[in-house]
Amino acid sequence: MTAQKHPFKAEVNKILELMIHSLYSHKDIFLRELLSNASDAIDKARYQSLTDNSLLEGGDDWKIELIADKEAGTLTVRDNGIGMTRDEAAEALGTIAHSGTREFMKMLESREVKDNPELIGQFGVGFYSAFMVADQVSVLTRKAGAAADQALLWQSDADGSYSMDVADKPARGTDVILRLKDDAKQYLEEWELRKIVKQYSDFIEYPIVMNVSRSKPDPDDAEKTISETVEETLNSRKAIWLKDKTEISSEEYNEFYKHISHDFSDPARIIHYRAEGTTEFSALLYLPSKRPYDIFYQDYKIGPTLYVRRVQIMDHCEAMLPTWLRFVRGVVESSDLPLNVSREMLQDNQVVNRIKKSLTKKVLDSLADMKKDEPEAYATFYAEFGRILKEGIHHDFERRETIAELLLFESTATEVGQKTTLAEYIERMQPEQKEIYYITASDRASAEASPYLEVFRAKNIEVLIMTDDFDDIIISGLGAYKEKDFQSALKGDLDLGDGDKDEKEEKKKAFSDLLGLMQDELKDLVSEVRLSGRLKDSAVCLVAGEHDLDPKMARMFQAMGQEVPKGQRVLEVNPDHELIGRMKELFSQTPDSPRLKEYTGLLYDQALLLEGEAPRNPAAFARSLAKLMAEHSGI
Ligand SMILES: Nc1ncnc2c1ncn2[C@@H]1O[C@H](COP(=O)(O)OP(=O)(O)OP(=O)(O)O)[C@@H](O)[C@H]1O
Repeated sequence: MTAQKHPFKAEVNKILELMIHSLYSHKDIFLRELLSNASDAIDKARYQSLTDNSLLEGGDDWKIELIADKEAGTLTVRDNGIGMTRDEAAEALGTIAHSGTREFMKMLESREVKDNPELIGQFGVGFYSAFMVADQVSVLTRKAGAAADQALLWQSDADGSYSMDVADKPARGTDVILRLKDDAKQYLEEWELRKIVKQYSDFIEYPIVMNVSRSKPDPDDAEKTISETVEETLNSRKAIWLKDKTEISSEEYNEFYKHISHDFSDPARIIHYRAEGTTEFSALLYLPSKRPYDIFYQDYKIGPTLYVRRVQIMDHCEAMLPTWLRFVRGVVESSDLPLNVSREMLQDNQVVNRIKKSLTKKVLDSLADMKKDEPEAYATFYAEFGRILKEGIHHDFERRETIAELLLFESTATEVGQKTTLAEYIERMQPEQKEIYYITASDRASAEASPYLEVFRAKNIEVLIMTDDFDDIIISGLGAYKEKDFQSALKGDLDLGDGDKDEKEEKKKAFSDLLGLMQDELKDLVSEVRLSGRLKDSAVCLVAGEHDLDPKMARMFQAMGQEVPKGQRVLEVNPDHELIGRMKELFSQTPDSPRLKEYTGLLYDQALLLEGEAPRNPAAFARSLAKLMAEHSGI
């Protein structure tokens, strides 16, 4: 049978091009990627052979071989792992195996990637990095359990296509054969390979071996030496998470992080500990410094890699971390779990629950330390992951106070871009202030321009500015912090605990008839028209009921096509505004003046505008406004 040609998917061609041209200065990483794939393949074979011994075909001498053939100019990375079937190879080596392909393509076009090509690392493009150093890549692979003449030869010259053909391969596993480019011949040298393995792949669990020539004294002639070829293991193979902290340099920690996360940046924080007692395990966790592009995707993989007695059981054990800590990467090794543990078994497992509890606590402690000791680094971390961490308040009732301690917000008292904690806010509260005030908005500028903040500004009361889409749900769920209730500046009847009660009552009486008329006019649109305690410069605003959906959330649900109950809001009227005063006067002289109704409608539309919504009928609104302007222009 002749080899069949297949075109690469468009995104593969793009990535190849980018790889070859922009990641050039990082080309050593090709070896790390191939060794990491080889190690993953052995992990899989080893794990599957626990339940199906026949896969071993009599051999469990797990190893990865580097074969440098100077004459042929090729470097081969050989593993005796799980291998690939034809379909698997076509899928794995012909596409970008990622659900976020569209996102990925967008990112490829973006400036950020052009300036930082390392970013493409997080898309799992590992294998294609081989083309940085090779003008032809061949993959000879046989799936564990398949017959020796049912192997597959996959081959590509990076010319937009690859070929596949049936081949023979005596042993299970995969050979990745690189025909090195002229400027990559250094990868045939023992010292170069040794150096890269040491730097990037030292902790790989399986021996990475290479044949090296060594000279030794000639037994027949003491004056002479003879050369012999010996197989040497290049990596120390020590599982870094099992080592003592004092034996690990920060470079080693960081390299290992990059190995498991495919992130090119150093982590923001490292958590490494061994738990002893009822449940024994070792954990090495990392808090990344940059948010992966796909962290908000449904299929984002959560949880540390799980090892049981040095065998990798699964690369993401989601039962070990809550979803709101899904940014945490790392490894957990336990000897209290059985080797044949399945995902289902992990769901309600006591040992797993104890580990999860411990990991969660450690991460929260570490974040608290970071916030205290390195506030700037914490703020940077928070900008990337705060939104995710905050979900914990909603999901974890027990820990919500602890998580609340970690929240950061901008406020009307902070400089633009600077954030404050809830504890700091409380310290700055006015002596008579009882509640923590907050406003939700799409960004700080629109929060600051909001009429809802007028009275707070006038009274010098600080308001937290919340700009994440679900902040109102989170804060309503939290309810209070250090016994201080949260109060939205946008909702409910605001009582800032000041003003003369009698004076308020009097005003209420004085305006009650006008309010009655307005209420009548707007009866299908609002639940009430009342005097406002929050306005200073604006005439009116709309306010949600204490328990109603916050307007920002309501808009979000509407945008998602969901029904949002209407007519629940209250129109608040500023009795000190000149226009409202005039309307009151007009009412006392001509209570049935059509102007009053017309103005009420216009005021309602204005209130919608202030909230960021369109007036009910923009054309009619513009016409009325123009008419009024003409009447009062005095020209
Ligand atoms: N030596 C190998 N043995 C068996 N399968 C392999 C081997 N090398 C690659 N593969 C298959 O090819 C796929 C693609 O590999 P690639 O390095 O491009 O990405 P990945 O390893 O899936 O992602 P990441 O690099 O993010 O871990 C792998 O998921 C695996 O299924």
